[in-house]
Amino acid sequence: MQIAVVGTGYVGLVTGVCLSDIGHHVTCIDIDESKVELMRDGHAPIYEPGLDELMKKNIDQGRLFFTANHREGFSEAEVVYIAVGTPQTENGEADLRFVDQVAKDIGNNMNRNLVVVTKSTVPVGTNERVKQIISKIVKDKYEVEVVSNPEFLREGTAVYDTFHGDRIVIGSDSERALAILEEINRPFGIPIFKTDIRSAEMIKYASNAFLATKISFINEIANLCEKLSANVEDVAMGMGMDDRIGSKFLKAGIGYGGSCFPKDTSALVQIASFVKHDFNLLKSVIEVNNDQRLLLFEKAKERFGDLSGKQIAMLGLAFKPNTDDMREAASITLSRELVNAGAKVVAYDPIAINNAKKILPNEVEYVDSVEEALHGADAAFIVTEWDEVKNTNLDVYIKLMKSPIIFDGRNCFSLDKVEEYPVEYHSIGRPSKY
Ligand SMILES: NC(=O)c1ccc[n+]([C@@H]2O[C@H](COP(=O)([O-])OP(=O)(O)OC[C@H]3O[C@@H](n4cnc5c(N)ncnc54)[C@H](O)[C@@H]3O)[C@@H](O)[C@H]2O)c1
Ligand SMILES: O=c1ccn([C@@H]2O[C@H](COP(=O)(O)OP(=O)(O)O[C@H]3O[C@H](CO)[C@@H](O)[C@H](O)[C@H]3O)[C@@H](O)[C@H]2O)c(=O)[nH]1
Repeated sequence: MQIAVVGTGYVGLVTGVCLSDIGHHVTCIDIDESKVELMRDGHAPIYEPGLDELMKKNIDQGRLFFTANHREGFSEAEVVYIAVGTPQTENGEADLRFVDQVAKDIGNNMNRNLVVVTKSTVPVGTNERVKQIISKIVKDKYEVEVVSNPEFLREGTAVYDTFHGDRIVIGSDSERALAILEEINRPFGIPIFKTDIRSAEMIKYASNAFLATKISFINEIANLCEKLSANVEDVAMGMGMDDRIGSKFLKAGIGYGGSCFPKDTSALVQIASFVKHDFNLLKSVIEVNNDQRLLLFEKAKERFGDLSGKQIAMLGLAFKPNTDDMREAASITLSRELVNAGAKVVAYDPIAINNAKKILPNEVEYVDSVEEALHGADAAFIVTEWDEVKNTNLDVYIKLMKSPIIFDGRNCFSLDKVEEYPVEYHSIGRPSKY
């Protein structure tokens, strides 16, 4: 199949590369010419394990192309995927300006009948809006069929997830378009769930909102565990053994971040409000998460009283390991609070420092290793559970820090291990050790 993918971020690029890998002829289009240049040379502009190798392979085999020119990108396409961003507006809605622009780009540059597939996460009704925008431009000249095909990949495992997803959701009112999408995706060997457009659009928001709810729920349980001297890890384990609950997404921590859960939960609250539905449950999920992100700071403030002049080692900056994505990372809130309180933040992340520099306060100092960050620190904040953070022995903290006081936002160390070392250790939902 001849496919064009518009937008080459985490979703568009991974989708385009993987579709080419299963044999399709794919042209990826992005308005950012510097990204297009990089990609033509076989380099992904984002960090995503396994992506560069797969890109090079499919470029070399003549199935994968890149352009900044929509007309050129659509010239052979039978199917066009929309994979541009849908960020959050000031009032929490999904900002559809990039999707609208792509619909116009399609209408103005298409040269045949098209199936248009929306991969971007969009509010219910958006696929219909995309069809209207395109049809208004092309009138009766070409036929456009739309399919909602929400994406469920996770950053850091995006390539793996594309080949091993639990399901592929496709929603359309056109049987023909659904059959084409089934045909395109068959080589992935993943179960395909077909539904109507609006339900497909809702499945994406409902899935993210449910996962976010699981996280906020376990974080509330963790906060209770601390007050009641229970251990949230054992609680989550015991809960998760019930198949109806499931063990996944019950890891207590410093809240969910990233480019999706925060914006999609907030967008769903707005979507509900437009039909006069007060989504109280989800509002609480968001509120719990906002508080949770501050937890390490609150714990440190309680421990030290005054944080002014304290040197804090911040270990990990990305919103989760194996990504360079800083969108809605807990490190943003934490470093702002620490800097405002007069603390000195010395930060380390294996991949995300370049992106972090654009977002974190100017006062934050960046170093090249866990060890350098720990050197002379009054306390360490474990913010992202990178392997190299988890694998740094507690001896190293004792040797390098001014005082080995650890605030672990990701429960990287077992309490048994911590008992073996003369460190002060505060984690999430587990008893502190002094
Ligand atoms: N990031 C994820 O893990 C993830 C997972 C599932 C779904 N989603 C959803 O997928 C969508 C894309 O997310 P992302 O993180 O990949 O976005 P992103 O911001 O990383 O990338 C978007 C890309 O689109 C390009 N672009 C914008 N307007 C364009 C236009 N008119 N023509 C061509 N290119 C254009 C931008 O230059 C950018 O490279 C969002 O709706 C998001 O909610 C994201
Ligand atoms: O038990 C858990 C699981 C996750 N998190 C946090 O939740 C956030 C999101 O993690 P994850 O879901 O692994 O990453 P994303 O790449 O944001 O992926 C989510 O968001 C994507 C965009 O919509 C969806 O496609 C994916 O299915 C969905 O998992 C991160 O801050 C994690 O630290 C926890 O705190 N506890």
